[in-house]
Amino acid sequence: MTTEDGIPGFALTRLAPAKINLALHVVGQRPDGYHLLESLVTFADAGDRIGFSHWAEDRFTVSGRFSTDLPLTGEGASGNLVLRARDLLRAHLVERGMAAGPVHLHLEKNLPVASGIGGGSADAAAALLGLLELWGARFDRGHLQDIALKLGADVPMCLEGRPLIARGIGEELEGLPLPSFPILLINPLIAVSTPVIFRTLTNKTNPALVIPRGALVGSDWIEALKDMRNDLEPPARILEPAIGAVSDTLIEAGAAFVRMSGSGATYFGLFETADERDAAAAVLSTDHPNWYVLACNSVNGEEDHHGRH
Ligand SMILES: C[C@@](CO)(OP(=O)(O)O)[C@H](O)COP(=O)(O)OP(=O)(O)OC[C@H]1O[C@@H](n2ccc(N)nc2=O)[C@H](O)[C@@H]1O
Ligand SMILES: Nc1ncnc2c1ncn2[C@@H]1O[C@H](COP(=O)(O)OP(=O)(O)O)[C@@H](O)[C@H]1O
Repeated sequence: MTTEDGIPGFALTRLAPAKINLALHVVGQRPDGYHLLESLVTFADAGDRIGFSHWAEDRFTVSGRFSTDLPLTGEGASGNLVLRARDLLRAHLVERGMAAGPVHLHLEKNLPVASGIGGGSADAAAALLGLLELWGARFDRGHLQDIALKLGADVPMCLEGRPLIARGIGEELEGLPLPSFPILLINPLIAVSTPVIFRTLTNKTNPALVIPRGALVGSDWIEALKDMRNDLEPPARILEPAIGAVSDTLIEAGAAFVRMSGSGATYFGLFETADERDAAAAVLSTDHPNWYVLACNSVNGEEDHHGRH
C-alpha cells in the first residue's frame, strides 16, 4: 500500500484510504451501548497520506485541505488518531523490549473529517503499519488488530484495507472477492457526529445482511446492493435534512447506484465506466464548488484464503 510518489523528505509514505460502507445494517446493541453491525465495506485507491521519518524528537506536522479541522495533540480520547496510534504502539513495543524511537510524522489530510469515510480510522491504521515498518518491529497480526480496536471500531477493517464483511462492531472481518468500481465520493461538507447518529437511531434490530456468493461481476453486485441498506441513513437525514439532496444530485449525474457511507454525510456513487464517473465529477465540481468531490476507484478484492480474522 506504500505510495510510489512519497511525501518529499520522508523515509516512508503510506496511503490511508477512504473507507466506503457499501451497506451497513444495524442488527442489535451490546450491553455497553455499542451497536452491532453487519457491513459490506470496500476501500478507495485515494485518501490521506502519512509521512514517516526517524527524528531527534517526536514531531507532528499537517498539511492538506482539511488539516485545520484536526486535533494536533495526542492526549486523551479526543487526541489525533495518528498520535494515539503512535503512543499506543510504542507502549506495547517498549513493554516487550523493542525499540520505538522518536519520529517525525506528517499527515496530509485530504479526507473531510467526521464524514463517514473513516479518515481518522484510516490514519490510525496507516500510522500503525508505517511505524512498524519504520521501527523494523515484528508484531503478531492478531495482537495488532487488538491494538487497532482500542483506537476505534473501524481501525481493524482499515488495517485490512480490502473489500470485506465486518460484523460485531467491526472486529469480525471476512474478506470477499468484490470487483473494483469507478466511484465518486461527494460530501456537502456537513460534519456529522457518529455518536449523535447512533443516539438518534430508533430501530436497532434490522434484518441481517445477505451477501450473494459465487462469481459475481460488477452489475450483479449493484443489483445485490439494492436489497441492502444503510440503517444510519434515515437518522442522518433527520438530523441534517440538507444531505438528502446530495443523493438526488448523484443520481441525476448518472450514477448506477447511490448510498450514504457510514454515519454520513458522504455519499458514494458507483459508475459503470471511469468516463461516466469523470463526466459526473466535472459537472458536480462546477455546480457545487464548495463540496468535496473525489473521483476514485475501489480496490479489488480477492478470495479470502485465511478465513475469518
Ligand atoms: C459508523 C461507522 C461504520 O463503519 O463508521 P463512520 O461513520 O464513523 O465512518 C463505524 O461503525 C463507526 O466506528 P468508529 O468511527 O470507529 O466509531 P468510534 O469512534 O469507535 O465510536 C464513536 C461512538 O459511536 C457510537 N458507536 C460506534 C460504533 C458502533 N458500532 N456503535 C456505536 O454506538 C458509540 O457511542 C461510540 O462511542
Ligand atoms: N487523524 C484524524 N483524522 C480525522 N479525524 C480525527 C483524526 N484524529 C482524531 N480525529 C477525530 O475523530 C473524529 C472522527 O473523524 P473521522 O474518522 O474523520 O470520522 P468518520 O469515521 O465519520 O469519517 C473527529 O471528531 C475528529 O476530530
